[in-house]
Amino acid sequence: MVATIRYEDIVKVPKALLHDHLDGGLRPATIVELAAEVGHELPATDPEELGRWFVAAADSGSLERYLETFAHTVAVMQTASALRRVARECALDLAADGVVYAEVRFAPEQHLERDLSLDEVVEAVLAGFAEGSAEAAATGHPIRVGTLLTAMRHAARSQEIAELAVRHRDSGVVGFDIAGAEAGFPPTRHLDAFEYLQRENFHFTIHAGEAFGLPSIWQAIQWCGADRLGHGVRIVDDITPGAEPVLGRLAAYVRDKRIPLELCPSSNVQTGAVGSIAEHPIGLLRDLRFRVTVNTDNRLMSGTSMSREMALLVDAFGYGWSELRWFTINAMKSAFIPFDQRLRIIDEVIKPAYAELVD
Ligand SMILES: O=c1[nH]cnc2c1ncn2[C@H]1C[C@H](O)[C@@H](CO)O1
Ligand SMILES: [Zn+2]
Repeated sequence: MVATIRYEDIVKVPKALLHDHLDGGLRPATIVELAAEVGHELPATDPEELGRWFVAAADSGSLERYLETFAHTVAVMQTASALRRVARECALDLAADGVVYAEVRFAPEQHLERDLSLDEVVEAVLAGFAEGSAEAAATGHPIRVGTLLTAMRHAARSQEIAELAVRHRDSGVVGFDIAGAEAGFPPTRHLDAFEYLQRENFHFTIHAGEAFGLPSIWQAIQWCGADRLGHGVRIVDDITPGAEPVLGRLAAYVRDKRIPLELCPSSNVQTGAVGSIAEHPIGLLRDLRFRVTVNTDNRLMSGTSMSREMALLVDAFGYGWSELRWFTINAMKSAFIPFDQRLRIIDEVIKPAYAELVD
C-alpha cells in the first residue's frame, strides 16, 4: 500500500498548514537579489549554494544556533516592497505545493530597521499574501493564507504586537504567537498580552515544548490559555511508554481538550528536539489520537515543503492516504478562521479529493 503513494500525488492532494514562518521560507534566489539591493553580505551568493548553507547551518542540534540563521532573512525584509515580494512568493510556493489553507507567521518587530512602522509592516505582508493568492487562484491553485503575528519571547513588545494583531483582524490577521529561544523565556512573561487577547476573543498559539519540556507546555495552556501548541512535541515526556501507554495529567488534558499540536518533524530533528524522523513522537501521538497536525516550520532552513514532510512520514511510519487525510482534516479543524469557513474547506475541498484515494 505504502509503495503506491508517490511524491507527486502527495503534491496534488489538498493540504493544510498551520505552522510556517514567513522569514523561514524565502526563496534563496530572492534572498540573493534583495541582499544585493540593500548591501547585505551573505554566506553565499549562488542561490543553490545559499539554500544548502541554510540547511547545513540550521542543522546544528540547538534551537539557539538554528535561530541565528534568521539574521540573513530578516536583514533583507526591511522595506515594504521586500516584505510584499516575500509574502507573494510564499503564497505562490505553498499553493504550487498543493497547500489550500496556510497560516503563516512572522514577527513585525523584527522588520523596523529602516523606516517602517508596525502597521506598515503588516500591511505590506497582507498585500503580498493577497497578491500571491490571487495569482495562484488564476493558475488553478487556490489557496487561503491567514497571517499570525508573532512576538519575540526574549523581547518586551508582546502587548503591542497583540494589539497590532487585533487591529488587523478584519483584514487577514487571524492569530497571535510567541517564538524565539524557549529556555529562560517562559510564556508567562507575556501573560498580559495573552489575557488581553482572551478579552478580545482572539486566537493564539504559543511555541512551547520544543527546546524545553513540560513546564513550558503547562504554562502555555494553563496560565496563558493557548488555543494550540507550536510544536508541543515534548508532551511525550508526560507519557509512560509501553504496551498500554499511560498519560500523565497534562498529557491527558491536552488530549481530552483536543488541543492541536503543530508538529514540525524536520525542524525538530535539526534543533535536536528528536533524534530522527523515525524516532519522532508523532508516531506515538497519532496512535494515541492526540490532535496531531503536520507542519513545515521553516521551509528554507529545513529544505522542505508540506509535501516533503508528509512524504518523510509515509516513509518512516508507513502512513497511507487515510493518515494523510486525518492530518489534513485535523489541521483544518484547528485553523483560526471561523468555523463555517473551516468546514467549507473540509467538505468542499479536502474530503472530495481524498475520497478518491482512501478506501
Ligand atoms: O521553531 C522555532 N522555534 C522558536 N522560534 C522560531 C522557530 N522558527 C522560527 N522561529 C523564530 C525566528 C523567526 O525570526 C521568528 C518569527 O518568524 O520566529
Ligand atoms: Zn516555529
